[in-house]
Amino acid sequence: MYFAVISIFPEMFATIRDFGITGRAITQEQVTIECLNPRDYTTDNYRRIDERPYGGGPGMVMMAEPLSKAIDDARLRASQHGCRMDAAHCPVIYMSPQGQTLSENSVVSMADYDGMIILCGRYEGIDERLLAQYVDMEVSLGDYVLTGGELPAMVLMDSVIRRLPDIMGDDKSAEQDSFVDGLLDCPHYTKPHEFAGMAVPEVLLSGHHANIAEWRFSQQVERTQTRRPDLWQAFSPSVQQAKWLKALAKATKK
Ligand SMILES: CC(C)(C)c1cccc(C(=O)NCC2(NC(=O)c3cccc4nocc34)CCCC2)c1
Repeated sequence: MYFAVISIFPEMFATIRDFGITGRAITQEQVTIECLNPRDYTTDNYRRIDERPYGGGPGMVMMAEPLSKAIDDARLRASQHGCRMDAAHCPVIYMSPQGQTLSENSVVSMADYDGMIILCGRYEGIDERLLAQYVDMEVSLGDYVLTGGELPAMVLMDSVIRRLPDIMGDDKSAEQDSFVDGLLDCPHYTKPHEFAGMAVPEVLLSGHHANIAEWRFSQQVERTQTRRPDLWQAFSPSVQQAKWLKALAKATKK
């Protein structure tokens, strides 16, 4: 999958390029991440990419021209990487507080793209005419004020990359992810057997895989019901999970 990120701070993207599963996806050439700096597409001596806002007010606004040239170049590069250049296969995505909030469901569908061109805002934002001319979709990480769109862009890329086929390798944790079925995760334990006077729940040491799976599911249910009733409302159990839920309901009735 091909990612072009347009940002005035391209060095920030070393965070996903040089580490972990995302870094490995790049060395294994399953993913390409190219960072384009709008400053490289300016024509004036000051390499200006921002200006005072029309209508006055505080701060600066990112100018349309350098961004439009960077996006045109990104499109060319995406097509050279085999991307079909239309909104359904390689959208221009603006990370924006005005966007649709990112969810695992939207991440799953975005993993099917050939690629994506991701625009990161700074200052007060981007000239609206650039957005109108180029942006296919606006995506938001959530409702908090940030200094830029780069961290949201990295979260988007991280969440999409881990869902690409054969990225997670044989540990297949993508399938086992509780969140794939919309529940919070169960507690996890590893060595040593005792820590701070606390041992490990006996069932996890039993080697009884059916009991362990049921215990983990019961923990997911309990945590989701108490911490995220909204997720619990939306949860639809698999056949196996429905059986466990029945057994849990019976056990609590006693
Ligand atoms: C959400 C709410 C609190 C109501 C609000 C209202 C108005 C402005 C801002 C705000 O943060 N503006 C600053 C910028 N923010 C983001 O880029 C950004 C912020 C949050 C999630 C994101 N997901 O992607 C990009 C995101 C925009 C230009 C430079 C940074 C936030």
